[in-house]
Amino acid sequence: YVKTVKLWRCSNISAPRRAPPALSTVMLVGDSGVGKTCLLVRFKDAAFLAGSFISTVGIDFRNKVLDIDGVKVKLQIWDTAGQERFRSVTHAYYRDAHALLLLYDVTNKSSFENIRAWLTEIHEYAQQDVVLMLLGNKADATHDRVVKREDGEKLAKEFGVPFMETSARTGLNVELAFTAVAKELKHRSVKDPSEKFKLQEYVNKEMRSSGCCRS
Ligand SMILES: Nc1nc2c(ncn2[C@@H]2O[C@H](COP(=O)(O)OP(=O)(O)OP(=O)(O)O)[C@@H](O)[C@H]2O)c(=O)[nH]1
Repeated sequence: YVKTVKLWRCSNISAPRRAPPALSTVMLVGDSGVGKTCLLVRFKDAAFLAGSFISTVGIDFRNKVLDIDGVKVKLQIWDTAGQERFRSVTHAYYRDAHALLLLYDVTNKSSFENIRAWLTEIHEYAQQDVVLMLLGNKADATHDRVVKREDGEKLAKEFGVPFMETSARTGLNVELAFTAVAKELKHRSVKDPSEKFKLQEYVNKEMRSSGCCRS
């Protein structure tokens, strides 16, 4: 009931179901309150869920079709509940995810510290070749920030995971995060080995060209 209320604030969403093979599945994971639902709503509807915070219950999803270099890539994005009590539900979905966006909140230290535990969980439950990206969300909240961008970069480097900061409030890098993942998934499906794609290089290049976030 609570989950339904949360997502009905933006649009009408039916019960989640497993994606047919034609879809690429992207799962949003991370502690409760880091902004997973807001990131999804920003990406899908270019809107921001302001106001009181309602936790997701279980799992929900939305579809979006992206045009990647002239090819249609269908994404089914799963919004998971960050609360510990729903962890077993999330575990059941990992193995069907083609990509994972792992979020922490730059204004919440423990959400950042918990990233190591999330990575352990991902290692245990997700496919070995899952596309993974670490996102430091709420980058707009400069006054409340407690996790530096460099700390996020350092952690991501330690685990060999692409990284960027995002803001569901302003839309910073939200489109880029999903597009980068879709590009990686599309390139993986191309049989030609000369078509190499480096996710972090692509993200850095795109951020540089938009004048965002990196020197
Ligand atoms: N300033 C700021 N606030 C944000 C941002 N993203 C989300 N929030 C706020 O953070 C709170 C939690 O956002 P949600 O998207 O519901 O968090 P969640 O990760 O889906 O939480 P669970 O459903 O419990 O797992 C809400 O009050 C949002 O308004 C952001 O980019 N910037």
